[in-house]
Amino acid sequence: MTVYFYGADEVPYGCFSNFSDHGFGLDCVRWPTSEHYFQAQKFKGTRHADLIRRARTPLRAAELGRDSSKPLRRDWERVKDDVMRCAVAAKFRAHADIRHILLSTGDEEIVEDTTTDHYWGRGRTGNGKNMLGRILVRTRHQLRAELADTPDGDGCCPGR
Ligand SMILES: Nc1c(N[C@@H]2O[C@H](COP(=O)(O)O)[C@@H](O)[C@H]2O)[nH]c(=O)[nH]c1=O
Repeated sequence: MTVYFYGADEVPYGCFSNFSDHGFGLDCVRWPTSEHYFQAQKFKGTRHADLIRRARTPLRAAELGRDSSKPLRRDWERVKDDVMRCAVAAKFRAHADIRHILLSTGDEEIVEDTTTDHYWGRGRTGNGKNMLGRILVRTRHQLRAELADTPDGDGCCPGR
């Protein structure tokens, strides 16, 4: 059965949300959530990125990341999927409990159940791209390969 998630506090799959309270280290610094990492990468290397990293909540990080008065890095559209892959992989590598939840979904499809996001989620029509769900599926595959110690995980984060 397809696994749906959205709210970060939902049990058990809220941990699939980028707003879930699971920090990790990446690029030599600590990130409170994958949302903080994702939003900050839009402005990588700037003071605004640092402000996002230090935002008190993931919602605040998202608000700062969507501030249209700040210029996005020029390659954002090209790299944003890879940035999300890195964030999600780092989060699930850092926390055994949620890694277990992700692996426990077997081979099921995973869908971010939001009507407002047609790119990262299923969107209003239900036919959205569901990129976050697809990245979670790919991460699950990668983590399984790593646990089996096979050279199938892609490990690197191009475009960062
Ligand atoms: N879960 C969740 C959101 N969704 C998240 O927003 C991110 C995409 O940001 P952007 O590319 O800037 O639109 C991505 O992590 C997606 O999962 N947005 C919210 O305002 N509230 C929320 O509870």
